[in-house]
Amino acid sequence: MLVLKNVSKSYDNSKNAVDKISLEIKKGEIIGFIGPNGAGKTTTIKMITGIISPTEGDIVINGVDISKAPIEAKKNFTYVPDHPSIFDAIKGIDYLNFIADMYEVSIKDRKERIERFTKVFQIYDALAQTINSYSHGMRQKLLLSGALLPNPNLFILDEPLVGLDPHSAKLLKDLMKEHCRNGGTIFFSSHVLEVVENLCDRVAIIHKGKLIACDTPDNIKKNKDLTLEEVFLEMTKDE
Ligand SMILES: Nc1ncnc2c1ncn2[C@@H]1O[C@H](COP(=O)(O)OP(=O)(O)OP(=O)(O)O)[C@@H](O)[C@H]1O
Repeated sequence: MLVLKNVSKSYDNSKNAVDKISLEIKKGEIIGFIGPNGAGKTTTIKMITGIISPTEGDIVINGVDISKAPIEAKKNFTYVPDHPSIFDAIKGIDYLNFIADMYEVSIKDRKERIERFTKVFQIYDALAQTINSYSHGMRQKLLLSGALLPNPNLFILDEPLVGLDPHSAKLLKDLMKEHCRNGGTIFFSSHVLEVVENLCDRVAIIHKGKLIACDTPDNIKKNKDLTLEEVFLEMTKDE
């Protein structure tokens, strides 16, 4: 579903913020992407989503190279960024209908899915209001509802749990599991290692721009009686 081949990004033409990352994610997998601050998570996600271009390497989404056929590739995924910045002079419902139009979601499906996700996230009653009246959490839930709405093949989230209350975080985790059970694929970054350990089929660890592990949580822990957090801290500590 998602293939990265030797992907690097340099912002200053001297050092690589992301350094020759290769990764293959299969349909139905949920992958957690973890790493210390500044490791290169957001840079990688921005390259996958086509917001920035790699300095070198290829990114292929559902068989489509995003640099060669960006629109075709982008039809396969939705993305929730780490900051819920959103054009906010429009109403919540107009934003969701815009997303549904972009992804060609039928009128019947969009009605059902908008109702379902916004009721789950308890923003349904606010949809007729303009987004600039929404709290930070409400904006994030609107973005999440919009990203789930097209039922994407690949769902990409950058730090999705930041700013969500525990109740909403649980709802999101349940929706993520459901999405993968139904054949969807998820790639998300997080600093909440307990969630990553419990939710993910595999965990990819990035450190100083390099991918230092990509395996099941048990294999990364080498089946020792340690938490993912303990192993992660050991693997990424600065000598
Ligand atoms: N627009 C930019 N211009 C120059 N350098 C950048 C830019 N964006 C990121 N960087 C640098 O690239 C490196 C990777 O940053 P990135 O934001 O991808 O890390 P991250 O793993 O997402 O970090 P965090 O956990 O803090 O969000 C860092 O050294 C950062 O300072």
